[in-house]
Amino acid sequence: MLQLPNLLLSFLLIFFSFLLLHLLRTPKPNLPPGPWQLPFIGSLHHISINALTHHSFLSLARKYGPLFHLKLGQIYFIVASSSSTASEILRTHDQIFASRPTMLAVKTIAYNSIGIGFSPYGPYWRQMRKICTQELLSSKKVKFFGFIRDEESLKIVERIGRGSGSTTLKVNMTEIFMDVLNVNIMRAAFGKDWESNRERFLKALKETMMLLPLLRLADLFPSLGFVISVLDGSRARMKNVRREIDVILDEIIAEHVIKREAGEGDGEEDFVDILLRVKEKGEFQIPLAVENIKAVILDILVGATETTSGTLDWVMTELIRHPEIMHRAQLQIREALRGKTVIEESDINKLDYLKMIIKETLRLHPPLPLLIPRICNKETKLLGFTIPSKSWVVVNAWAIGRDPDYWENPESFNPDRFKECTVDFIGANYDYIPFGAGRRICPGMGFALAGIEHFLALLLFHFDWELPDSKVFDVDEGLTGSARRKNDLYLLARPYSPISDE
Ligand code: HEM
Repeated sequence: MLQLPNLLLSFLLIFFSFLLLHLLRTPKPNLPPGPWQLPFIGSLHHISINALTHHSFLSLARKYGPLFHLKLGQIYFIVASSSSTASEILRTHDQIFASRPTMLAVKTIAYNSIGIGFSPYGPYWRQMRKICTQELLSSKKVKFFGFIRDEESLKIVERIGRGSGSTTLKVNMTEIFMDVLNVNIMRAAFGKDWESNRERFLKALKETMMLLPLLRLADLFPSLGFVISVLDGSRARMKNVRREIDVILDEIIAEHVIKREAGEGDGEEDFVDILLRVKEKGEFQIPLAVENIKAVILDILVGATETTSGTLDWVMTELIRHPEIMHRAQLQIREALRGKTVIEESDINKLDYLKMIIKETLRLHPPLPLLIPRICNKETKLLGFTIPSKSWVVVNAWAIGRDPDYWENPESFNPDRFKECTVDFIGANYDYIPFGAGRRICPGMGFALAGIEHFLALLLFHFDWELPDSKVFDVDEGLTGSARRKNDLYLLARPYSPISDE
C-alpha cells in the first residue's frame, strides 16, 4: 500500500486546519436565499439543461422567493422575480446596477463591448446613449423612417399576395418577419448601400444570436473561459462571425465616406451618415473612431432584428389561437384604413385594440425574458441582503409579467386588460417591463413599436389568416439570444377584398 511520508501528512493536516479555521472565522455575507452548492460548480446542478433559463429561474423563485441568489460556476447571480425587487434594482439602486457583465461572445464579436448595449456605465456610455436617443432613435428620426416602413410593408403584402393565389401554399411567417424587420433596420442604418451584403449580414446576425445565451460555461468560469471556448468550438465561431461582420461594415462605411467626400449625400442621413458626421464634427468629449461606429451599429442591428421579428411571430401565434381577438382587430383596422392608399402614422395611432394586442403579447412573451444582465458595481445592501460586488444581476421580466399578484388570470391572452389600466412599458411600472427600466431602458422602443404596429396593421388589413393544419400547432419557446418561437410559424393567407365587405 502506498504511504504518505509523515512530514507531508503533518503539513496537509496543518494546512487544512488553518483553512477550516479561516472559513469558520470569515463572516458569511448575508446573501439572499438560494439553493445549496457543490464545490466548483456551485448551484449549476439546479439549472435543468433542458429547460429555458427564465423558466428555471421562475421555479427557483417559487422555492426561494422573489430575490434569490445562485452561484453558477465562479459567478454569483442575483435574480429578481417580482415587481418590488425589480424596482429596487432598476430604480432605487439603478446606478449601482447600471453596468453590464463581460460576456465572452459580446467582447469578441461586438468590438470589445464599445458599442452601447454592453459598455460599462460611465461617461463613454452616457455619450453613446445620448447619440442614440437624440440622433439615431429619436422620435423625429423614427417618424422620418416612416417611408421605409411604407415601402417594405407594401413589398411584403405583394409577396404574400402572389403566393396566396393557391390556397394550399403555406407562408413562413417567421422568415417573412425576420426579413422585413431586418430590412427595416438595415435601411435605417445603411441607406441604400447594403443590398449586396444583406444575405451575408443576416446570416452573421443569426450566428451572433446563437452565440449569445445568458448562461455560457465560458462566462460562468471566467478564469477558464479561454480554454472552454477553444474546446467547445465557440471561440472559432465567434472569431469567424466577427471577421465577417467587420469586413461588411468596413465596406459599407468606406462607401459612405467616399460619397460624403464627393458631396453625394442626398440629405437623408442614415445611421452611418449620422455617426460619421458626429465623428467629423468632434463635438463630443470622447472622440469617435470608426471602431466605435461599427460597434454601435452592430448593437443596434442585433438589438432590433430579433426582438421585433420575434414579437410579430408571437402576436400572430396568439391571434391564431384566439380567432375572436383577431377578428375584432381586423374589424377595427379595416374600418380605420378603408379606402386609404397611403397609411399615415396618425391612422395607426387610432388603432387602440392593435396596440393592446401588442402590449399583451409583450407581457406574455417578452423577447428578452431576463432583460440584459446588469452587474453590481460595489457591494450593496438590497432589502437587507448583501449583494457582492461583481454579481450578475438578472431581472426575470417574463416571470413578473405572469405574476398572479399583479395580473388577473395571468396565463390568459386578454388584450382588454390594458383597456382601462394605465400600466405601460415605458419603465414606470415594474410589473410590466418588456423594455427594461432605469438608465439602461431600451432606447429603441419607439422604433420597435412603429415597425411592429405598421407591419401588423397591414398584414391584418390585407389578409385573413388560418392554420394550414389545425392539428399541428405548437407554441414552444426556443432560446438563442432572445425568446423566439422554437419552430417557424406557417400560416395560410387569404387576400381580403374590401368590396366583398360592403
Ligand atoms: C420589441 C422590441 C424590443 C424589445 C422588447 C427590447 C427590449 C430591450 C431590453 C429589455 C433591453 C435592456 C434594458 C435594461 O437593461 O433595462 C434593451 C436594450 C437595448 N435595446 Fe432594445 N428592445 C427592442 C427593440 C429594440 C430596437 C428596435 C432597437 C434599436 C433600433 C433596440 C436597441 C437597444 C439598445 C441599443 C439597447 C441597449 C441600451 C443600453 O444598454 O443602454 N431595441 N432592449
